[in-house]
Amino acid sequence: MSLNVSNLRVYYQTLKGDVKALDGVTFDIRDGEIAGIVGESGCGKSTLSNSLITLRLPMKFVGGYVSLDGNELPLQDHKKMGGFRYKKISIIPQYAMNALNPTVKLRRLISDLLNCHGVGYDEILPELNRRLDVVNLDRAVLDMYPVELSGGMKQRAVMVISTLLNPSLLIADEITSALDVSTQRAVAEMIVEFRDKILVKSVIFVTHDISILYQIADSIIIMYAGKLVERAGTEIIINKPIHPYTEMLISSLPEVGVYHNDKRLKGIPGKPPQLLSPPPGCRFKERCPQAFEKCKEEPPMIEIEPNHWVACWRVK
Ligand SMILES: Nc1ncnc2c1ncn2[C@@H]1O[C@H](COP(=O)(O)OP(=O)(O)OP(=O)(O)O)[C@@H](O)[C@H]1O
Repeated sequence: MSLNVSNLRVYYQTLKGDVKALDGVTFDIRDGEIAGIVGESGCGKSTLSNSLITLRLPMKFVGGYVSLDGNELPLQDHKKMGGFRYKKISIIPQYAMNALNPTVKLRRLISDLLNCHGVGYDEILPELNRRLDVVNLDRAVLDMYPVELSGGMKQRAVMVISTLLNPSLLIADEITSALDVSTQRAVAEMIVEFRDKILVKSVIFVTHDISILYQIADSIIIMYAGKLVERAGTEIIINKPIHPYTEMLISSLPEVGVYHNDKRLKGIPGKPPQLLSPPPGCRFKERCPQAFEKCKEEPPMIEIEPNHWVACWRVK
């Protein structure tokens, strides 16, 4: 098992109180698995990604246990996490394209980064060149400033840089949302290629876009208001979802070849609860057409068939 996350709780400290952005999240990711994480804006996807890399104020570790390749991750200790960051867990952040210092050529930028981790640039250069080839970037980009690259080129450059030391876990946080459709597809396919070539062992792919996950993910985790509501293999989530929220999320996707006149897209009425003071019980109950009395209590996450987990009282 590559990653094991158990009952992870991470809140944001604010003047109004704690925002319960991750409130008891449990899941595993196997070696070689690409796991997609989906959910509406504000459900805690970025909080989850960031807490596995850099958990700093106003974030607060409230509880839980996380291990990678059998070693506990000291999430609360920024300094100790330095031993894992980049080498063992690497992130392509949401705004990766703006993350590159525009005034420094890529070669210098990469060499400085490697130096920080005690790795010589010359030693890694042959591999760096090979990986630029994998993502179809001309080696000449090393002598260019980030401003000289297009959005898609920058994204691919960040992908190469973040995975140079073969991290065990790569977190890709909304990396395709700012790209046009064909570049999105190319970037997503490169993630699969990196996994297939074992340049990274496993991947967490955070997105709003389930259709991309259908192409690349082995499994999908559905988040709602700081909690997981369902997780299973991609086919199951897309074709046989069980949780009412997952069902509504999937049925709100447009189908290829269906005209809007024939079938109106439904969407999910209502809004998720405020995470400053989330309601007790199931957090989806106010919007759930199937809610009943029992939903005032918090539903446990149960495994209804191998590797298919659902948190809903309707599930027997
Ligand atoms: N710095 C912060 N201070 C207080 N609350 C925050 C902070 N950052 C995020 N939050 C809150 O934590 C919750 C989870 O936010 P998060 O960014 O993880 O959601 P997300 O699912 O990644 O959203 P998006 O898809 O819009 O990026 C939200 O309610 C958000 O308002």
